[in-house]
Amino acid sequence: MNKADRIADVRIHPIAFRDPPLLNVAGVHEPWALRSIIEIELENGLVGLGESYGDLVTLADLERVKPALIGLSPFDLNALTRCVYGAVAPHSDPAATFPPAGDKARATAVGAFEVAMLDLQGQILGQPLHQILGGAVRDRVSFSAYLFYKFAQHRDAPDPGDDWGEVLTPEQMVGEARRMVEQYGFGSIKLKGGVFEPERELDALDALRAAFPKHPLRIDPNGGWSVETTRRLMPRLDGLLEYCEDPVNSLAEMGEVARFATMPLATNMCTIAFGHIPETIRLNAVQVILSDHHYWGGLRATQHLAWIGRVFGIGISMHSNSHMGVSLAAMAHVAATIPNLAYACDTHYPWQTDEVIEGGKLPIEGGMVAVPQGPGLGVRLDRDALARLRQNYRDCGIRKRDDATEMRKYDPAFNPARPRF
Ligand SMILES: O=C([O-])[C@@H](O)[C@@H](O)[C@H](O)[C@@H](O)C(=O)[O-]
Ligand SMILES: [Mg+2]
Repeated sequence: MNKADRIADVRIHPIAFRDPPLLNVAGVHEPWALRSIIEIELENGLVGLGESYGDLVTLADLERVKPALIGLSPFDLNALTRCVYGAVAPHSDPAATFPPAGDKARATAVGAFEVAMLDLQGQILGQPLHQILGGAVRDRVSFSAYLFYKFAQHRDAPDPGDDWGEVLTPEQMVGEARRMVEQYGFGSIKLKGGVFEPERELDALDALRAAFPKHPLRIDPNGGWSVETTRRLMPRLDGLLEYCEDPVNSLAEMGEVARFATMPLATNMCTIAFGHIPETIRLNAVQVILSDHHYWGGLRATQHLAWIGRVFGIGISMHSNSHMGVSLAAMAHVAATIPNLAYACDTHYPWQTDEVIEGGKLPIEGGMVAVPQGPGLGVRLDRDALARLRQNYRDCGIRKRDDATEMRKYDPAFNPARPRF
């Protein structure tokens, strides 16, 4: 590999983009969601892209790794791992058994830079990223309609509001779902729960079932229910859900629920690192893991997770936070390569009105994203949009997501402690 193909510069851009007042167990989304856009530039001018979290801790970790990346080949992903292990939680051994406590900071940093390096590999070889990952088993990836309860507008003026309006009742939720399904063609539905008394949320699920008799349904209270509440709800949930996502808040409790649940249990909260897998298996606590390359350690780690799923008979789905098109492209590429991805992936994308990639938002049609076919990720940065979203970050004052504090603007007594119900 000649010098021209070595890493010459790494840029980490914190950005902020508008986010609607979506409700969850922790409170309500603030008016701005944070992310970071990562650029890795080679001596020859090629630029690879990544996207990660935008909180101060992640930004500091990524900045710490950055100097060590200069001079690396974008093909040397083991060197990337060494650099991350050297800079984030130093003294840890990249060959050691994954810690049972998890290793989110390191995995997040690897994931952020790995995508950009894989993007560069694809560009150098003139191949789409999914080919670099071993080839696609599908050319379109299914996503689910991700439904949220929501306020009509943010509490703080000036807020223009959004065009989804208030969604607090079963009827309003069916309206939100209809719009999602009509606009994007989604073939399955996920309801973000943990907001209201569970029976009220189950009324919404019943209304969704009546309106969409064939759509697989999920509910995700983000650990907002106790084991006993989940037991009480089980007869109503029976036959209604393709999976129940994080009804309770710990692996041990998921293990308890799994003993009486009549549907698979899924998680993006309890099993979130390779080091959590032995205990997950021991407790038989989870039947579906929601992968997420942002915190599992990148696209190859996501493939490894799916492989482990095949070993233990655990299903694989995909988790999402508020994100931009760089993440969606990466999710689509890796999802295209996973044979046992049997569920539609989550995405917050329909809730985002801003975009940072050229050409605006990637289309979702028939509930699916077509896997980009250009070299690498197949998406490029819109520099004007990037400048605008960077300016949003400077101006918005948010440095760490805090849904609970935002909620206290509406309900001063709000307490996000779990279980809430
Ligand atoms: O954006 C939200 O409110 C979600 O609740 C998000 O924070 C979760 O990480 C996620 O979507 C989930 O599936 O748990
Ligand atoms: Mg979840």
